[in-house]
Amino acid sequence: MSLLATQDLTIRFGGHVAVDAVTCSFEPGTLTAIVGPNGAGKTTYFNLISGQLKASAGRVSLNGRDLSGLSASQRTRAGLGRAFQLTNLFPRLSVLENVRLAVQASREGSHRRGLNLLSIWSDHEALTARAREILEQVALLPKQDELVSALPHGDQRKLEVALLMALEPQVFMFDEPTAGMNAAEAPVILDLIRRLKADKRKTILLVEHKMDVVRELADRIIVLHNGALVADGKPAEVIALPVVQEAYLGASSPSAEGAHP
Ligand SMILES: Nc1ncnc2c1ncn2[C@@H]1O[C@H](COP(=O)(O)OP(=O)(O)OP(=O)(O)O)[C@@H](O)[C@H]1O
Repeated sequence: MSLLATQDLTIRFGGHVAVDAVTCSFEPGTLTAIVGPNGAGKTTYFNLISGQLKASAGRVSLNGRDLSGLSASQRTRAGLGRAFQLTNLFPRLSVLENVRLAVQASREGSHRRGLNLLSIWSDHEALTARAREILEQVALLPKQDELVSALPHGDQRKLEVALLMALEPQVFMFDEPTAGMNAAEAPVILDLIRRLKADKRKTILLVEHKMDVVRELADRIIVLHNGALVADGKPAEVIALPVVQEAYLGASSPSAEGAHP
């Protein structure tokens, strides 16, 4: 049984079918890159999986459980990890405090041992230690005391990834994780994704426009085109397809022919 699967997943906006009956499954220990031209439906597919959008038809399942009726936060609790929108954060709290809250949320229950001051303090220490560990991995430890609202864009993106790590999901969903980052910042996030990949229990989905990143990180690539899944396979085979060449490398013959769903 696949960890995560979509079955005929579809969404229509008025007459426009943005995601068109996509059936696909994702296995643990695999990083799948989702590629396709602008407007192909990649982000919308992510939004349908994570519950930010409600499907017009089809279903999403995790460990065989149908998630269709669940909200985005219920899906997060079920194990689907999507980077937080920074608007969900507490801008007037520090970077460390935000990550600590996310660690605490993911360990809900274990820190509530009644009003025993000693256990409250030791839990607080453990949560802080874990939050610092995560911040170190995303190279944000030097900024742990800064207010989230004061962070530059690249650091905000790193913080999104830190919060995702804090939740310890089964499925990590990254939507252009290095977009807007400068040349010094992007490798930090890519290194982190490489390390996550080494954990064979994790399933990673990555929407990424940079083909060199996709080529290096992906075990498998799926291609969306006009909302439909038009190719699925090993990176070298999929990258050679005309639809991918056209979208990313500006080849002259736009065609999905020869692709194999
Ligand atoms: N809320 C919405 N209402 C109406 N149309 C939408 C909505 N969200 C997405 N769309 C449309 O659905 C299509 C797919 O958009 P989506 O953002 O998923 O594409 P994408 O592959 O992620 O593109 P990009 O690579 O440019 O980020 C587009 O035509 C877009 O305009």
